[in-house]
Amino acid sequence: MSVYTPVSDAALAAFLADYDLGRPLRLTGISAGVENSNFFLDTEGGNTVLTIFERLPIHEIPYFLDLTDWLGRADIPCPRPIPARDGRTLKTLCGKPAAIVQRLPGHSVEGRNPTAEEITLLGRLLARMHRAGQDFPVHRPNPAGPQWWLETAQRLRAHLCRDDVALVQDELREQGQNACQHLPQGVIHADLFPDNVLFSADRITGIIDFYYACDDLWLYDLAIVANAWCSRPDGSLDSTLSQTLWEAYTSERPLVAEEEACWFPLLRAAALRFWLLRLDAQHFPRAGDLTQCKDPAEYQRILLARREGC
Ligand SMILES: Nc1ncnc2c1ncn2[C@@H]1O[C@H](COP(=O)(O)OP(=O)(O)O)[C@@H](O)[C@H]1O
Ligand SMILES: N[C@@H](CCOP(=O)(O)O)C(=O)O
Repeated sequence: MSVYTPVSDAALAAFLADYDLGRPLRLTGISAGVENSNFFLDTEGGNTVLTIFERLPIHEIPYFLDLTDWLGRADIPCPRPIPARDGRTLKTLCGKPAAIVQRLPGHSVEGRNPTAEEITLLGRLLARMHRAGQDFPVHRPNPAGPQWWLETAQRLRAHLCRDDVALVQDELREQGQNACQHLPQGVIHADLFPDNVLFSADRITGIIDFYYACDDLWLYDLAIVANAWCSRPDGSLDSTLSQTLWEAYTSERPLVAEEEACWFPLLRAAALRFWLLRLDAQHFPRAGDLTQCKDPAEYQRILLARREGC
C-alpha cells in the first residue's frame, strides 16, 4: 500500500477548511503508485484525489500542477488541481506538500492487451496533448535525458554482466551519433504506460501521473507509448498495433519529413531509458519503496528487438 503518510481526521479537517469542498466524507488510501501518498478523498463538494508529495523537491511541484491545469483547460482529460480559497493549488498537509486534484472516472487496460480502438484513441489524444502543450510557458528540460543515461550507465556498470555493459555502451554510442535532436518538440508526458491512462466506454477519460513530464521531442513520447503499448512478449513491435498508433497520432499532428527517419532511433532511446530506469530501481532501491520493481528484462528485450529493426 503506497501510503507513506497517514492522515488523521483532525489534520484532514484542518486542511479542508481552506477549501470550498465542504466536510470530508471518506478518505481511502490508494494502493497503486510508488512516488506519492495518494488517497481518494470524498467530500460534501465532490470526489477528488488527495496527493501528499513524498519525494519531489517542493520547487518542482508547481510545474506539474500548472501543466495539468493548462492541459485540462484545453480539454485534455487530466486531473486538474483544485485551488484552495486563497487560489493556491499547492498546500501543506502533515508537514509535507499536498494538493487536491480532480478524480477522473474510468479504468486502465493494465493486465490485458489493448484493442485497436483504444490505441487509436490514445494516438489521437497524445497528438492533441502535444499541440495543447505547445504554448505552455514553463519549461522543464528532461531530467532523464542523455546525461542521465550516461550517469546511470556509469552507476550501474559494476552491477551488470559484461554483455549488458557492452549493450548499454554500444547503444549510448549509437544514440550519441543520431541526428534526431532538432525534431519538433514541446511538453511530453514521458511515462504514458497503460497504468496511466483511464478509459470509460469508448473514450479516454484520464491521463494521469505527469511527474515525468518535461520538454523533449514529441516523437520520443510517441516512441515511449509504442514500446509500452505495442510490444509483444518477445520485445518485437506488434506492427499492426504500432501502425494503428502511428496513423492515429499523425492524423492529429502530421510529422515533418525528418521525423520518419528518427522513428527507430527514438524507439531505441525510449527502450534504453526504461531499461536503465528499471535496472536502477532494481540495483539501487530507494528507501521506502514499497512496490515490486518492474522487470528490467522486458525492456532489454524491447531494446534488442528495436536494434534488429523489429
Ligand atoms: N486523478 C485521478 N483520478 C482517478 N484515479 C487516480 C487519479 N490519480 C491517481 N489515481 C489512481 O491512483 C493510482 C496511483 O496514482 P499515480 O499518480 O500513478 O501514483 P504515483 O505517482 O505514486 O505512481 C493510479 O493508478 C490510479 O488508479
Ligand atoms: N512506467 C515506468 C515506471 C514509472 O512508474 P510509475 O509507477 O511512476 O508510473 C515503467 O514501467 O518502468
